[in-house]
Amino acid sequence: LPLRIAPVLTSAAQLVERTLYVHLHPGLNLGSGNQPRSVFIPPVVDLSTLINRLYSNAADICAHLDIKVLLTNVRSLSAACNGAAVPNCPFPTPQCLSHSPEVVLTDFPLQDPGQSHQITQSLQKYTGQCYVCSPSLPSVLLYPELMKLQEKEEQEKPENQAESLETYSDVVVGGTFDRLHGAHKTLLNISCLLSNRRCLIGVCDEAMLKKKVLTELIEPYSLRVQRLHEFLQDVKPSLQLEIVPLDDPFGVSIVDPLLQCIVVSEETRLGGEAVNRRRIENDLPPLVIHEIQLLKDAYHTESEEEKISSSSLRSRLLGTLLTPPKDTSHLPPLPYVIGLTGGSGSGKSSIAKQLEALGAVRIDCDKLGHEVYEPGTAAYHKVLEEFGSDILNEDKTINRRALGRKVFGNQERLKALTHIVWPEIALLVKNTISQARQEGKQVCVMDAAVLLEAGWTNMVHEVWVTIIPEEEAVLRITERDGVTTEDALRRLQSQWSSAKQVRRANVVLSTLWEPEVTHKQVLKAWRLLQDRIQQRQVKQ
Ligand SMILES: CC(=O)SCCNC(=O)CCNC(=O)[C@H](O)C(C)(C)COP(=O)(O)OP(=O)(O)OC[C@H]1O[C@@H](n2cnc3c(N)ncnc32)[C@H](O)[C@@H]1OP(=O)(O)O
Repeated sequence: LPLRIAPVLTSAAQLVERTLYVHLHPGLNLGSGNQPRSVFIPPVVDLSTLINRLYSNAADICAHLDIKVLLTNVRSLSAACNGAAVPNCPFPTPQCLSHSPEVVLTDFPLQDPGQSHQITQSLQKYTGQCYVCSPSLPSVLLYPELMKLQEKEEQEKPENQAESLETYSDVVVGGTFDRLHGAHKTLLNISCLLSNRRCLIGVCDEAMLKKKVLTELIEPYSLRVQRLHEFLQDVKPSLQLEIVPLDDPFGVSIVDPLLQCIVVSEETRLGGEAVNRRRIENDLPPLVIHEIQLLKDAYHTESEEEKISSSSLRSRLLGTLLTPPKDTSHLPPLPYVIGLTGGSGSGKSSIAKQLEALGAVRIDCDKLGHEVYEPGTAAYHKVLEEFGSDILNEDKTINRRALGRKVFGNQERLKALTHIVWPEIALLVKNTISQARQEGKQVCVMDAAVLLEAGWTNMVHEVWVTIIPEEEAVLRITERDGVTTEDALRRLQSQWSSAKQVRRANVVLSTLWEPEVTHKQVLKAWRLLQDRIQQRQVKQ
């Protein structure tokens, strides 16, 4: 089978759009004239190698497909003898999968073209016994040359093919499981393969995510659990599934006496060993540590890790459209206005400048904000009335630094200030956009630190947010503006958290890495934006 995985996946990917369920039945003979029935197959070492290769090949060949290797028909003999009455057939009633199959594909080699009708009929019937499918399920024979590969495989059969795999009644595995990918699926599939009764899955909750790269882009806990549940329920419905939040690296793995085995990757092996030390301290037997190989990521860039990792997947999301823009029919279609926001020190101004270099009109709201304090303006008088004359310089201009000290870190006072100045700044912004429209400009980028807090989203077509970790922001602010760490923190706490901003963002960018990395993100975001603007114009 290993030799056939790539061609099978390649031809399957031409027919399948979303989910490809893989049902394994070694030696299934569809051409004998007798209707085959599904039988239990034993968990052998070769099967775990196959699962690993399948997900790894899939990552290279058809990364867009949601692949699931189904294990309903895999069971060890010892498990079957565990006391409970086990049916002869793994599918006493057809299994209901989360997506009902619409077509069944087989790699069964056709020896005589005249057999084709009998084989497809037999396959449809077989599939209907195993899974709930539409009654007129079409079937497709994949890739006729597979036959030759099969012969080659017969010759190259590894020695340990039938070596049985040790299985356990209760197995534990843990992780963040963000944007469930091939490496997660391998880990989970093998955990299911190893468990006979219960599979306990610890899922990192908020406290465990703080230090992760681009933590703001990690899917919410409830969504990750929902995806895990759907995957595992399809893969092995007979298992008792327990999905629990992890607030520390151990969770219940160090106190659950029934657990026998922990599944780890090369990267988390040390974690498995730490679990065992804690179990011994707790007078519990250590767990068998089953380690799986990490998949290589064929598409990793120089700056990314070699293994398939959620953090690489998250960094690839930067610059792309994460959520579609809301209805903006109340705005003139052009210029297309991007509201660029992000915490203090997150590098939004440098991104705004790069977008300006690519052709956008840049509207610097901080700068417009400073204009409204000009002596003689309405805002000038109102601010003096509200904050007193001790914020004045000797020449009677407003000392913004002094004003900043009064408002940053004091929500009430900041609100009093923004109540005065935001309407004035908004007017200046609208004038600048109108002027850009008159000049026939296509895109404006409105660089506004507190766009979301001000509720200015109705002035823009899309919201773009720049993020960096708080410690990095504090470093940048203290270095750049010469303020103390406490002042920098106060300023950051006057703004929404990055996580909250990301929830409202259409596009997210990060200036955490080298300038070239940011530049690539900006170019990607700009190119995708041009496509969106063009598509809108075609529609209108
Ligand atoms: C909706 C908008 O985003 S409009 C643009 C932001 N301006 C406002 O909200 C008006 C109120 N703020 C101000 O008038 C001024 O910031 C002052 C007077 C308080 C301080 O002035 P200055 O000392 O010259 O500082 P400056 O205006 O450069 O702002 C300093 C930092 O605070 C941020 N900041 C500005 N206003 C706010 C605010 N209302 N809440 C939180 N942070 C703010 C700025 O974006 C800047 O951070 P960054 O450059 O790292 O992104």
